[in-house]
This record gives sequence, C-alpha cells and structure tokens, in this order.
Amino acid sequence: MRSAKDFFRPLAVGAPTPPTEIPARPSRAIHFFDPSNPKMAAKVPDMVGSVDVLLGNLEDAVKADNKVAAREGLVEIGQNTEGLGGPEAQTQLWTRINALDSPWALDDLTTLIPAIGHTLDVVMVPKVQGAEDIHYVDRLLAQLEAKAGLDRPILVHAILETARGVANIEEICGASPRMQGLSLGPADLAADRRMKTTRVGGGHPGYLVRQDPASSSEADINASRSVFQQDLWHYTIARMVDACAMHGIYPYYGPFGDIADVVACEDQFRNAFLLGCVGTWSLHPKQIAIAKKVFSPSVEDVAHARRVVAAMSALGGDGTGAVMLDGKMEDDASLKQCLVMVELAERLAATDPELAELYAAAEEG
Ligand SMILES: CC(=O)SCCNC(=O)CCNC(=O)[C@H](O)C(C)(C)COP(=O)(O)OP(=O)(O)OC[C@H]1O[C@@H](n2cnc3c(N)ncnc32)[C@H](O)[C@@H]1OP(=O)(O)O
Ligand SMILES: O=CC(=O)O
Ligand SMILES: [Mg+2]
Repeated sequence: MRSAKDFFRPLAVGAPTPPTEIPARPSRAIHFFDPSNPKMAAKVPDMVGSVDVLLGNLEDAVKADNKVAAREGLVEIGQNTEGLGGPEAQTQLWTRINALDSPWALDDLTTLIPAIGHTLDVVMVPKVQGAEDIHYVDRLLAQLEAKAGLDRPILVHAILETARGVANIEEICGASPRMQGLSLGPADLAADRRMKTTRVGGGHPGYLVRQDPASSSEADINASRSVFQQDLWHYTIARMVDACAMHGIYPYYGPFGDIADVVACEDQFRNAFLLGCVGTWSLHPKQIAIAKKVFSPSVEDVAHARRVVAAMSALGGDGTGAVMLDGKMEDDASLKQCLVMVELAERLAATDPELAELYAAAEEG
C-alpha cells in the first residue's frame, strides 16, 4: 500500500503532479467511433463542439486486422482535429485501449502518449479486475508522460465488466489519483457473471415481478395479472454510484446496443441519471442527442430547484430551518439536492448555449 504522503507524488521522475481533484467537465455523451473506419473518422471534425466526448475505440468492435490502423487513425485525428481534446477544449478526446492482457495494449499506450498525449484527456481501460490493473497503467502513463514532456496528467477511466471488478470496485476507484470514473460494461459483465442474456445493455422482459393473484385458485393464478419489468443493472449502477461518490470520481452508464429502440435507450439512460450517473456511451450518432437530453437536468427541475434555493435563502441562507413550498416541506437536505441540480445546470449551460437559453427562459418565465 502506498503511504498517504506518496499518493500525490509523480510515479516517474519528470512526470506531471497527479491531480488532487477530478474536474467536473461535461461528459453527457461519450461518443464511440472506430478510427480505422473511414466513414466514422470522416464525421469526427463535424462532431467537435457538439458532443462532450469523442472516444477513439481501439478494443472490442474493432477487428484484429484493423487494430494498428485504428491506433494510427486515432493519432492522425488527435494531431489534426481543430478544437478536439486538451484541458480547454469543449469536446474532450478519450480513447479505449485494448485489454491489458491483449497483444495490443502496450503498443496502444506507447504509441498514443508520445504522439497525442497533449490532447488526450482520458484513457479508458477495459475489463479492469482490481487495483493492480490501475497501478500498472498509472506507472506506465507516468513514465510515458515524463518521456514525452507532458505538463498535465492523463486521467484513467475503468470499465466495470467482470465479477471480480465489481467485487473490487472501491479499491479500483481509489487506486490512483488519476481515476476519473467508471462505466458499466453490461455485455462483458453479463458474460463474466454467466447471466442468461444475449443483449448489450438494457432491460429484459423476463426479469420481472408479477402482481399477486386474487386468490390461490387455479383460475386466478392463470388469470391475467400486471407485470412490472425490473432493471437488471440497478444493483451494479447503484454500487458504481456509491463507490465513485466516495472517491470523488464520476459514474457512467455504458453501451445500449439496441440502436433502433430510442425509447428504451432513453429510459435506461434516465434511470442511470436519476441514480447519480453523469453520462453514458453513445454508439451511434442518434444516441448523442438522447444522452445530451437525459443527462442535462430538465428545465422544470432546474426551475423548481432554483425556487427551493431562493426560499431557503430567504430564511437566512445557512441551510437551517424549514419552509413549505407547493404543499411540500423543504429543508437543508432538499436544499442540497437542489444545489446539485442547479450547479450541474450552470456547469452544462456554460458550454452549451442552447441549454443556457432554455434555463434562462425558465428563470425569466
Ligand atoms: C459492448 C461494447 O464494447 S460497445 C462499444 C464498442 N462498439 C462500438 O463502438 C460500436 C460503434 N458503432 C458502430 O460500429 C455502428 O454505429 C454500428 C455497427 C452499430 C451501426 O453502423 P451502421 O450500420 O453503419 O449504421 P448506420 O447505417 O445507421 O450509420 C449511418 C451513418 O452514420 C455513421 N456512423 C455509424 N456509427 C457511427 C459512429 N459511432 N460514429 C460516427 N459515425 C457513425 C455510418 O458510418 C453511416 O455513415 P454514412 O451515412 O456516411 O454511410
Ligand atoms: O464494453 C462494454 C461492454 O458492455 O462489454
Ligand atoms: Mg466490453
């Protein structure tokens, strides 16, 4: 175990100082593209400025024959795309490297950091099993940053997609000051857990609770009864949210593979948002708008939150006491929830003019 005094010291001579806080940059949609796919790569420059994160995916969904082309394509994009990546950019540049036990992960990092380390914001590491995986990436990044003369540390994001990873979730989140967040990897996680599903994220009609029968007669048992579909991912997302909040980092939903079902996609994203996630992956351009809508607080919620903040301020502003608003009691605890909402809205509005206009109109109206 590292001593507390060493935790924020660079892991290589000449590497940048690790961060003591992870900036809350907008990351509602982490949009995946395959840099070896010319059609997808061609769309990247036009997406800059309108999506919070563009992620060059090197892992699953990229054919083995294209692994090198994807890596090189990402270098080309990172070096030549105006406005993409870096601490001031509106659109961050992330990558998902190959799994640490694959033949490609080492070359992914040793190629990308010298070539585009100055614009690369976050490295997403798949199939993280425990703190040891983060420690390995942490040290290697420090060595590569020192060699490349980088002046800011690249952050690390882990995908939770093994049972061991879920069991070790707290130690993964706390393994390095570079840890930026966690994403749910529902497809690999389902396989690793031996869940009996075949989908990439989302619900399942068989995972349900049924209304009690009117009586134990055969007729009533076989009668039509209401069923309520449950969320397969609730437990894992809730664990992620708590582990991330405890360590000051950010939880994300992951992929929703039914690209055509935009309605269920929005529902699944919203469940994650309500539980505390800050964003999600987008696999197809049409999922970007869904993610941006869901992970931005609604105009109604922001307006209500502002009213609670104003009412509690009128009471003295120190959070003590209680008021009635629309028949409901508000006090310090609901004030704190409202402040989460208002602060998120302000942060997002600062980089999203459309949202800024909507929130401003609500304030005036
Ligand atoms: C479990 C996991 O690991 S999930 C993460 C890994 N998976 C991914 O990253 C998948 C990324 N997405 C994709 O590969 C594709 O979107 C697919 C395969 C799902 C669907 O692709 P298509 O069948 O081409 O979709 P569709 O025909 O609707 O595409 C419309 C246009 O958008 C483009 N497009 C599709 N997806 C993307 C994307 N993610 N980014 C940029 N452009 C895209 C297509 O190239 C096509 O371009 P064109 O109009 O110039 O021909
Ligand atoms: O990588 C994502 C997953 O769901 O698996
Ligand atoms: Mg996966």
